[in-house]
Amino acid sequence: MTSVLAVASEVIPLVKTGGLADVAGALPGALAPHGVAVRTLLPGYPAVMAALIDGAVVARFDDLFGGPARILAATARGLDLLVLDAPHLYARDGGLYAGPDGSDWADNAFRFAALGYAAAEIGRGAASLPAPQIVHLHDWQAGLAGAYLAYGPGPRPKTVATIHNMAFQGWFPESMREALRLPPEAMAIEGVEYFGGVGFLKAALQFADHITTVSPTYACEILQPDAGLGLDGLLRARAADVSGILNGIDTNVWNPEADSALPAPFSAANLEGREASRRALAQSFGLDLGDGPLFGVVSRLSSQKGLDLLAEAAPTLLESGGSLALIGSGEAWLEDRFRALAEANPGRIGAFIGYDERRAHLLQAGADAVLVPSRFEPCGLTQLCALRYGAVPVVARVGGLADTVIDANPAALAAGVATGLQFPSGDQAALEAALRRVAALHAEPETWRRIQRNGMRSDVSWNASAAVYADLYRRLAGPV
Ligand SMILES: Nc1ncnc2c1ncn2[C@@H]1O[C@H](COP(=O)(O)OP(=O)(O)O[C@H]2O[C@H](CO)[C@@H](O)[C@H](O)[C@H]2O)[C@@H](O)[C@H]1O
Repeated sequence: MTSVLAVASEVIPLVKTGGLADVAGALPGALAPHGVAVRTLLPGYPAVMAALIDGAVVARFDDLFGGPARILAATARGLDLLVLDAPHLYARDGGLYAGPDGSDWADNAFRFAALGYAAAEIGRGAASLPAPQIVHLHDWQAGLAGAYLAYGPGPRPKTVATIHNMAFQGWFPESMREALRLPPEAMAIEGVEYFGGVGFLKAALQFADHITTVSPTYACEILQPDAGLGLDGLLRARAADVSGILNGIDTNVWNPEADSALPAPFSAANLEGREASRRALAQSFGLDLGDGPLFGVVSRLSSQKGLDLLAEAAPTLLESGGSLALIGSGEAWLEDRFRALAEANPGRIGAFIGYDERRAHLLQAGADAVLVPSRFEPCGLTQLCALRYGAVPVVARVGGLADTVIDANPAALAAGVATGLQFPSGDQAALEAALRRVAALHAEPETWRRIQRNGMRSDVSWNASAAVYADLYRRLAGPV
């Protein structure tokens, strides 16, 4: 068995704001059959503390950035957890990263430095647990662990850093360096220094033995300034240690043959059952079903996701006979935009502002096509759910979207391998052309069904990628 400590700031089914939680929650189970035992360290937010079944104290800190703390080894919802119980940092109402007013918690640097500090202590064997062979850091929130391991006493486990989204980097002013328990020499280009301050993601990428991101195409994109967002230089220097490993989805949770959120089961071999979901979806969004395609969107509403382009392209969607059901929440101006579109187009556009897991399942099962017009997308999970549920993904050709959907171009159609549609990202005219292509393909039932079936038969599970992570861990851990 290879032993891994995963460090993440959100993990399903306990706490989630986005795709990071899906991945951190699903990977341990997917890795187990590959001989990898994962324990996951996460902050003791109120929702996490409330879910703990048992809890043995494996480490105590008299003062962890402003108050006492302990690490509890526990199980919850089938996960093997290490929970950082630090009430002064986590026991509060509000979001994981922001307070009730929507602005970031003022002490986020300490909240996540503490997570990294605890990870480093466990990593070097200072807790009453066997030290893991590998410490796997997810995103900036875990990043400072790399620095604490590098500057602290040995022994040092091997480390992997995974980038789920380069847009969130965790930057804090240099004046915090000492309070963050980083030595003066850390403020150097080969340390944690980043644009004159302390960079948490920078620290992860600087010190990790290996860097992964969540698709091969995004792994290339982040070597360039547009997607690298300031860290591309470091990544280019470390390019030999950077790889892309695609995310998967939990195919037991996402299984159209046994999903209690759907009115009837269906499969690639029996697509007829899908019609009941299509009708139920239209009904719940107040949409009139015509002959045109029923488009769906399930997304955080942020500029990353390119949904402002979709709002602009709404007239084209409607002119080509389509209708739209959207589930999303996020930036207020985008929420308002889709609310207004729904009000102006009753029966044709419906918007549910918020998030509801069962509703998302019904949308994937009932939509003809699911739109993902992202400006950048490290991997993307919604298009994988769409493939599995026979909703044809219509995606921007970036990051993991480019790696997981086969565009219905003439060559792919002739070879019978198309699974969706792609279009150039960040371009409203290209999105509009894609909407028209969808309408044309949807009008050819046989071609459309072929695309749906191909998608449903593509492997979107964790199987292949879990094997790649397991090989990476074993290579880093070396012979036992
Ligand atoms: N309004 C809402 N509220 C709460 N949840 C919502 C929501 N709308 C959608 N979701 C859910 O959040 C997840 C979204 O995952 P994605 O991978 O598509 O994007 P995200 O940008 O969050 O993740 C980042 O990390 C993941 C994981 O590596 C990468 O796939 C991705 O490209 C990267 O941007 C899905 O489980 C989806 O159902």
